[in-house]
Amino acid sequence: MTDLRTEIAALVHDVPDHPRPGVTFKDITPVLADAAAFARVVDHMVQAAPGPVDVVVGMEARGFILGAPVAVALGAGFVPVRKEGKLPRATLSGSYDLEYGSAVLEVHPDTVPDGARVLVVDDVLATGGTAAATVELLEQAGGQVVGLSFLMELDFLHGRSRLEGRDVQALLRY
Ligand SMILES: O=P(O)(O)OC[C@H]1O[C@H](OP(=O)(O)OP(=O)(O)O)[C@H](O)[C@@H]1O
Ligand SMILES: Nc1ncnc2[nH]cnc12
Repeated sequence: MTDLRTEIAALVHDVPDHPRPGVTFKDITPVLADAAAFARVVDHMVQAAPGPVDVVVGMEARGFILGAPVAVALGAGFVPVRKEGKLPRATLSGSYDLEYGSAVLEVHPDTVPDGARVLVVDDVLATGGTAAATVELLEQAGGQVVGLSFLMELDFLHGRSRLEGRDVQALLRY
């Protein structure tokens, strides 16, 4: 595990003042571009899953990249939570704030079976705005959120405090 953390952390690039002055952006594209590193991150999330999972939810856009392979490996379905206006049929929607802005997230509620055990997957837990809004949407849609799994957590933004009582896992913490 320590080896995995060291290997992945070495591939995450810090980009100062992106997308706004004062924000240090954690760029995961070098992790994704490295076949072995990408596979190990997905495998780690699969191994860390909290029991059986019916549906993996990923948030647009980076949550799709990690969530879809985790879903396939777990034998679960994949449900995209998308930014406003992208989903073509009836949606549930919720607005939220994040480290560098605010936005609206949407889901097709009929893609979440009643009582489904849902694992939420994303690359970064920062302020927790995206994750908290996603949990709310999924529960409104009838799902049971059994855990949230992130590639990294930015501790200084206290996102975990917005997910009190949840099973929250992060491979890397800053
Ligand atoms: O904890 P928070 O403060 O909500 O921030 C975390 C979110 O921010 C990023 O997404 P972003 O909205 O930048 O979208 P992207 O994946 O399309 O780049 C990241 O992928 C998380 O979803
Ligand atoms: N600092 C950051 N780097 C990458 N993704 C983010 N999402 C929210 N804050 C972020």
